[in-house]
Amino acid sequence: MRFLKGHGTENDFVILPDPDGEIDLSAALVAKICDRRAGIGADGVLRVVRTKQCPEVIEQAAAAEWFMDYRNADGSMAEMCGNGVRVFARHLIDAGLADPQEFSVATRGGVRRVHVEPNGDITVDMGKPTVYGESVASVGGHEYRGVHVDMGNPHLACPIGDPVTQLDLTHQPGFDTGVFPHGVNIELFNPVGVSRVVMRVFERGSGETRSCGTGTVATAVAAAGLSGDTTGTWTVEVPGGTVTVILDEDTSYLSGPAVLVASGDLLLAE
Ligand SMILES: N[C@@H](CCC[C@H](N)C(=O)O)C(=O)O
Repeated sequence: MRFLKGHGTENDFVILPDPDGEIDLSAALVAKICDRRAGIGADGVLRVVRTKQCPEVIEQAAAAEWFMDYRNADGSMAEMCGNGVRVFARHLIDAGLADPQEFSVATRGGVRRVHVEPNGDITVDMGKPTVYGESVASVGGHEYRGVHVDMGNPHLACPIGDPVTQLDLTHQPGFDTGVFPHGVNIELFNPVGVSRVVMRVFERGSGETRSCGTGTVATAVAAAGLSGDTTGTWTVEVPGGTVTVILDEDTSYLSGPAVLVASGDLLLAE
């Protein structure tokens, strides 16, 4: 099986080209691929399949030729992956499978429009975030109140007084399973200036990652909300780099680098 490896601000993915939908991608195989010692190592897998080959998203086929079948490192499926869409787009462009400037990608969370910036960064229209109420995450014996934001996938974005750099995110933070019955991605952030935050994330199904695109948008929404805003341009610093989030009245955009670093043949089997 052919694979590529890429990342967006060090949120890293193994890409599996599967245009005709022939790969039976089990959770066990995904977990093996993502294993950082016994596999290739990644935060997730992006299977690249023609939308018309996928019954679960076939209604998006007229709008988007390619479906991003995203899986977390533990093999679970997720609705959306903001950095994943950007890396997926980079692969399609480099492989000559999509317009080099602008096109749409099908995801379980709906169609996402991508375009390439003059400096090569890739921007995704992430859709309008849905903001629910507040909830609480617990990390290292501390409780942090945050905002429940749906980006197609669930997030709890928490502003905290302690420096995020000092948090121990080696274990699953606590959260309210009544509010998040299917799990949640938990962002912890420090506002550090005008429209700028430093963020860390513990992702559902992958653990702490060095960036999370949907999480950076959820964080921008929560940070904007602290001053009563719903729009604006935010710089989000994550351990793997920096991305830009734009919130406007109707939608949100995520922009940043997306690079491919390797390709080869996968010898692993289930
Ligand atoms: N890293 C991603 C989000 C991946 C999915 C997430 N772990 C979930 O289960 O919802 C991003 O860049 O958005």
